[in-house]
Amino acid sequence: MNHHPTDSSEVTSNSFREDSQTKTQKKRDDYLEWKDYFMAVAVLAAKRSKDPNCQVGACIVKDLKIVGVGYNGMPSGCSDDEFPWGKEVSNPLDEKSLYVCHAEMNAIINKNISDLKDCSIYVSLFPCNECAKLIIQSGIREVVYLSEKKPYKPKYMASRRMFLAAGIKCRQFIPKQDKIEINFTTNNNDIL
Ligand SMILES: Nc1nc(=O)n([C@H]2C[C@H](O)[C@@H](COP(=O)(O)O)O2)cc1CO
Ligand SMILES: [Zn+2]
Repeated sequence: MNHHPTDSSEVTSNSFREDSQTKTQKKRDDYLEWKDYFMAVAVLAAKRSKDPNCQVGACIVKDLKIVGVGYNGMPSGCSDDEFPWGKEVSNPLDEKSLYVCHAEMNAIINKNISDLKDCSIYVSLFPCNECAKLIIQSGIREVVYLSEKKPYKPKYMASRRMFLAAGIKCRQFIPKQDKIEINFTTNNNDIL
């Protein structure tokens, strides 16, 4: 068969060869870095929350491994269709705050190792004073948060005061990437 040098099949196979060589020589440099990954897991977990006003996620990490994840929700057995999601409602028994388990609490309870000594917790929202107590008592040594609401509120000031006294490192997270896209319909080019 008379192959012309610009034959499209030849061009394709050459470029494929070059492509695969390049891939074996150099690693990707646009990969998700660890800290963005851990915070992204917290943000993804928050998407499971049924709270109509505020969805929070938490991800606990030890030696670069995820050891617990949680989001804010009703306790097990307390149906999130029956328990109230209201705030400042006329019946005080219908306040969600009486019932909701915070993301941090759920991540701590869901831990898959025996103790959380020296772990970090990545949270999408700065912890309240009740979660700060749990964090401190569980042995977690570092809190990394994405955002905070009303830092002047006594519950958040109390958290900071306890973290400081207990020697817990606490810092706001600045992601390397502002946005991470998950597209379930995209094909993985490497399969081709
Ligand atoms: N760090 C946090 N972890 C959490 O899981 N939460 C939860 C408790 C509620 O379900 C919701 C706050 O609702 P709202 O009071 O902003 O309508 O977020 C809240 C905070 C902030 O204190
Ligand atoms: Zn809390």
